Amino acid sequence: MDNLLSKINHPKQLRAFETSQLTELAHEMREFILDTLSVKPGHLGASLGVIELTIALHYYYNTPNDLLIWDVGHQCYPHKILTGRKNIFESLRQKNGISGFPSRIESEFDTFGTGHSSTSISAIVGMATADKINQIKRKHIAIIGDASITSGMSLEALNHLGSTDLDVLVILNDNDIGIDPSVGGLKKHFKSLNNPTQNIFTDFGLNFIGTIDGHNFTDLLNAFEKADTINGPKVLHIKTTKGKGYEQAENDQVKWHAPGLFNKETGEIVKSNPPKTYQDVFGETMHQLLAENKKIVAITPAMITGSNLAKSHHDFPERVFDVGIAEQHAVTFAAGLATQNTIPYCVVYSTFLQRAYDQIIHDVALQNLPVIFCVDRAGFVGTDGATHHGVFDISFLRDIPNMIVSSPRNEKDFRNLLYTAQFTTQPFAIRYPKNKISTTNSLTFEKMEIGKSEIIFEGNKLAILSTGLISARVEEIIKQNKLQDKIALIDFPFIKPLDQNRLKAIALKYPTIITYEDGIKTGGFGSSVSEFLNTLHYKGNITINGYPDEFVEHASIAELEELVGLDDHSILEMILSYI
Ligand SMILES: Cc1ncc(C[n+]2csc(CCOP(=O)(O)OP(=O)(O)O)c2C)c(N)n1
Ligand SMILES: CC(=O)[C@@H](O)[C@H](O)COP(=O)(O)O
Ligand SMILES: [Mg+2]
Repeated sequence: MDNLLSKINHPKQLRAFETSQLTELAHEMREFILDTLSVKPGHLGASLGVIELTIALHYYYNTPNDLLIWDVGHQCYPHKILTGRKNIFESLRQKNGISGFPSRIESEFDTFGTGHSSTSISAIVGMATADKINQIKRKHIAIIGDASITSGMSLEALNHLGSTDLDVLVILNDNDIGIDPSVGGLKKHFKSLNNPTQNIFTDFGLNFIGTIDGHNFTDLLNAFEKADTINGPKVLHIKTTKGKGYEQAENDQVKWHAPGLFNKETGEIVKSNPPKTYQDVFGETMHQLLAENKKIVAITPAMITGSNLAKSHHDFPERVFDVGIAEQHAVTFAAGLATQNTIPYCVVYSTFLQRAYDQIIHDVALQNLPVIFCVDRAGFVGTDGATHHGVFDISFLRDIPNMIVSSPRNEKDFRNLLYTAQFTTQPFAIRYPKNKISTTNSLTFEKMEIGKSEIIFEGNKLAILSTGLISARVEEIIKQNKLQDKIALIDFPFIKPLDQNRLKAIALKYPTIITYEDGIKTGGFGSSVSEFLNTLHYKGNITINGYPDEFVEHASIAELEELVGLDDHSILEMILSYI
């Protein structure tokens, strides 16, 4: 390969190029990303949209001495390619490969790990402040999208930044879309930034440059030069197109945010025939509940498509709200709704719910408000990796007074939990994974008894207690190996309240108890079982199985389960070792 891209293993080689060569380099980069992502799926649209910006940044600034932070980080592929990771780029998001997000352990060019949005401005303000204290002179740049900058954290950071004299450049990469179409009042304001006499950024006390074409090298390099002449913090507003340079991605930006496998030549996304997932059941059931009960509302912080709420949003626009990347607001908004005779279903990925922890405690649980939390992507999510795995929610939710915590093992229970939750008088969390669901073809709804476990098998040697999808898997393993006589399997759709009566009976009967959960095992379901057994002075063996007390990297969900001993084979081996 004798092209421009092949000559770059470090940005200093890029800096030796003529400016006139950058357009050709951008073209090669686009082809390279498309070639790779068509077979190694990842976040395509955002990365295609920042190719010119990334080249211009590394061309103009003296990275890694000058510090760049990519907000969310899903657009960092051109950055990785220019900073020494081109030759391992095809390992993107795979087991033992490079991460899909910036990662401090991966490269000195990745100055700050991201994955969750809207952290970049706070972090760059921190770095610039430290440099001031340490008397280090260099440039500090945060690149943030139009959806991410509207989040509370970004606005808090801009407010702080505006009161400083720090040499920070915030680049607002405005492509007028998040994963789904952008929402909210600022969207309109960003359009009027074209003619900036006074705007939100100058109101914050920041200098403003823009608006410029973020695909035009001359404009970008001139803007960086201009930024250098301005002392103190500044914002540069650039307009870009998500999916730039690949027609299909430009035309359907939602689908091409992260399209999966595709045929680069024809632009066709590879269609598989996937089994029914928890997300399918959630989308259908939520739609049915919204149709049946006019008091029900659904809220998502910027994940309409991912949460499978698009049809509900379309059909019930007055009761399905996309509030933007605003998890904290989503939860307290739901709390407000719950005080006034509506029934809010607050639909948030487990990993992003972490950001709203105080709101769950202070605004919902403390006032015992009946907010229903639909906690999607609970458990390993696979190739997004450590930033996105939903591993903590059992531990952090079951700690909270008044909170019901549930996790369905199959379609019937999932539908019934979603149905039952509308009658709750207290906060009610339903956690479910990014995974196929054990189908039951149940069409009717039945109210579930809160806190009741279900005996699946009544074998006599040992008892397995488990919750969520993993119960269905253990059920299959037991059936396939004809172990029903030896093993008792009890499913706990409710992690809290725990079925204590059942636990008392199990403690009396079984000398060995094993628990399974798809969450971190410290403080989770198994811990809660163990805490209760302790109060009974249980003298038998108890083994808790779940995720280890460490951050787990990216790989497929199946590979990760194997890594932590939760694949079918390891589960079977563990069971057999006890009988
Ligand atoms: C706290 C948090 N909430 C939600 C997400 C999911 N998410 C990832 S990218 C994205 C949209 C980002 O839009 P924008 O900032 O405009 O960047 P673009 O994709 O357009 O480049 C969302 C909602 C996230 N990563 N972090
Ligand atoms: C970058 C980001 O946070 C999202 O794009 C996330 O990767 C979505 O995950 P799903 O693909 O599971 O919806
Ligand atoms: Mg955007």
